[in-house]
Amino acid sequence: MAPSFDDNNSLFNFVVRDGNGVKGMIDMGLSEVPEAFKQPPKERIDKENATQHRQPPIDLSKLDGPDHDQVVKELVAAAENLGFFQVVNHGVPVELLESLKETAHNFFHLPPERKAFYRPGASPTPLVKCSTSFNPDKEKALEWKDYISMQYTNDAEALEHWPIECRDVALEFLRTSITMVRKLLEVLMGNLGMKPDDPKIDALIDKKMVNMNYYPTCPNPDLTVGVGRHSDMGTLTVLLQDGIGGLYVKLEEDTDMGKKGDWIEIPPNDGALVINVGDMLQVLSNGRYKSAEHRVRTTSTKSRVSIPIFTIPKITEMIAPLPQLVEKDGIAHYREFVLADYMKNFFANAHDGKKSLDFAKFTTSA
Ligand SMILES: O=C(O)CCC(=O)C(=O)O
Ligand SMILES: [Fe+2]
Repeated sequence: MAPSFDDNNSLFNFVVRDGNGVKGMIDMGLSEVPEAFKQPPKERIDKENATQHRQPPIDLSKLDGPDHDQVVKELVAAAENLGFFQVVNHGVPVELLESLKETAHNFFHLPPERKAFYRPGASPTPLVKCSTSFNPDKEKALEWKDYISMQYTNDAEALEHWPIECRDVALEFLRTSITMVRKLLEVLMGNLGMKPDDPKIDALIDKKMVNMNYYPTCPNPDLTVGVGRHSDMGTLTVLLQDGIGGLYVKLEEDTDMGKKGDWIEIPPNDGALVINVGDMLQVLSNGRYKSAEHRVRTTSTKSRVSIPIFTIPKITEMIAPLPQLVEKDGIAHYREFVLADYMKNFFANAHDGKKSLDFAKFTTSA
């Protein structure tokens, strides 16, 4: 029986619990966004007044040539200022990027039962989860997004457990991207005083996850968000976005300096990858590198896909600002914590901008 989309409970069960997702709901025919997806006015995205990020992509091949120092400067400046940048000549084959986007579309066009096979609580493996929105049980308004998340432990387990429909391209994307992430971290951590062969750099990207996000077309894009305001919790994120656009990053707010914290769009750039700093890198760098707040809009005309790779330290790792930075700065801006505790807090709450970082702050006693 078709679910009644007027009844919030049966809608929630159909979309979230039964694993039909937003795509399943749209495929039932829908001319208006259900209440459960309507964002409060302050969370809606003003597309008309958004400006675009004009910085050209950084050419990573130049890291190996005479312009090395200049490229290092650009990477460090991007991580310190916006926390988001784009890269080209990154070592991930451009044809692979095309197959990834196609694979993501194909995956979300599979019959609903195939995706529901991996729904939370039913998936045959803890490595794979296919779901919708970020934290449906905690959100005031659901996000207009379905996704699959594939955790990486090793090649053999990925080959055994990741869905056959997207396993090979996702693994190849991970393999080629990680080489680039390692290089980026050598630059960024090198700037903080770490040696390129320091095993601590590998420990920062011990845990890896490939996601595929699918944002179906939306009858009222002005009322919804694809992803709400958040920062990524890990070290660095590599993001492949398609040509649709709609990824917005918040400029840092500084009321003393008269900076308003406007949102700018990261424009799609053929062949480029988007890189962003996560919460862990902000903590380790004692606040030098910025884990930027970002969000995604929906559109009424075309569905959008994006494919992020999240890199995260080992979950047993103690995370704290690097001692040499604390000494230099005369203050630690964050406390020490175990990553597993940070993650638990991050995934237990709805997206709420950079609130996740409060977990790492010292609590001030009255
Ligand atoms: O779809 C995008 O462009 C960004 C997605 C995102 O921010 C995330 O998955 O954390
Ligand atoms: Fe994100």
